[in-house]
Amino acid sequence: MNIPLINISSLYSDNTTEQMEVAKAIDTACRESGFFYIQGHPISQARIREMRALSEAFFALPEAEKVAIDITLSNNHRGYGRMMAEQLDPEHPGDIKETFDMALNLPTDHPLIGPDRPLYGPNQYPQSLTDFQQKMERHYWDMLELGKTILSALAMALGLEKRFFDDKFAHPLSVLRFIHYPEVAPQAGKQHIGAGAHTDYGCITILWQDEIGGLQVQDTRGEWIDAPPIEDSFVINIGNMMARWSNDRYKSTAHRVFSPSGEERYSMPFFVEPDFDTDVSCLDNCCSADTPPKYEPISAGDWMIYCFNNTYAYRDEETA
Ligand SMILES: O=C(O)CCC(=O)C(=O)O
Ligand SMILES: [Fe+2]
Repeated sequence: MNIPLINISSLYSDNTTEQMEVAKAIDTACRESGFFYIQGHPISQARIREMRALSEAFFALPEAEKVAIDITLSNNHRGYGRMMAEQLDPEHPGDIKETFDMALNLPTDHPLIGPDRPLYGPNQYPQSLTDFQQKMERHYWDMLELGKTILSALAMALGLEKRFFDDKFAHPLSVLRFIHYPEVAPQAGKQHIGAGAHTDYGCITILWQDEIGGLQVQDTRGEWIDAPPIEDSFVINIGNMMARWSNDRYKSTAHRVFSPSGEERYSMPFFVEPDFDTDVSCLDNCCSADTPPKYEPISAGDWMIYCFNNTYAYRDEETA
């Protein structure tokens, strides 16, 4: 399986022929492996260095400060996720990683917040890091713009209006996440699973990973293929919502983080997820009488809640 590297700079030009070429390359990658790398994006290396330093500073905080903003204290699934809090692969114990999640920061009295839309609400931020909120939120909006640009290429490839997905991001559920995989001494015969095998839940994921490596993608024969870090690039992959929208034209491919060396590693995914009430049902040009929709319509928010409930013990009513 090939994970292509695609230069997306033409998506920022006015040349529609060149835009279409990029859209076709992305379309092929999404149909074949569901994974590709991008270069030629507008996120600077200086910004990435800044965000990496912020992530390292966050995870280096005293445990007490991190657990003061534990995700289990949030009504809307934001904040610090302790080691083993998430279990992405039900066949394996909890993931050996700690996380920090932030998203659209709505005040508690915002009209969108309520029992029907439990993923909206305020973020939880650490108190002692100067400019943390401002840096996170600036990066959040820049990553969202990048996500919408990639979605515009998918829209073109699917024969939709170029900006088809844009109006689905007025109050996005998109999440910016820091991940820290601590150093783990390799043990003979034991698999060190940083992130268990899973598919992502949203439209697409835009992943920055540091130089250590360990991300693996499952090919159609079930073999695990390395997706090594490539300087100044992001790894993009299709999530479940886009697979549902496209009736599996685009593949939401299983992946995991498996680090044989057990070295410490940092990564930073941005999960591109639309507004809570977005209807995710098969797109007209992805189904026909011969190929009927494979999935029931569902709202983006209900789908996310279903996914989180399956992977976080604190959300699971039976075990909580
Ligand atoms: O850390 C990584 O490289 C991948 C993480 C991942 O797949 C996820 O958070 O969904
Ligand atoms: Fe993932």
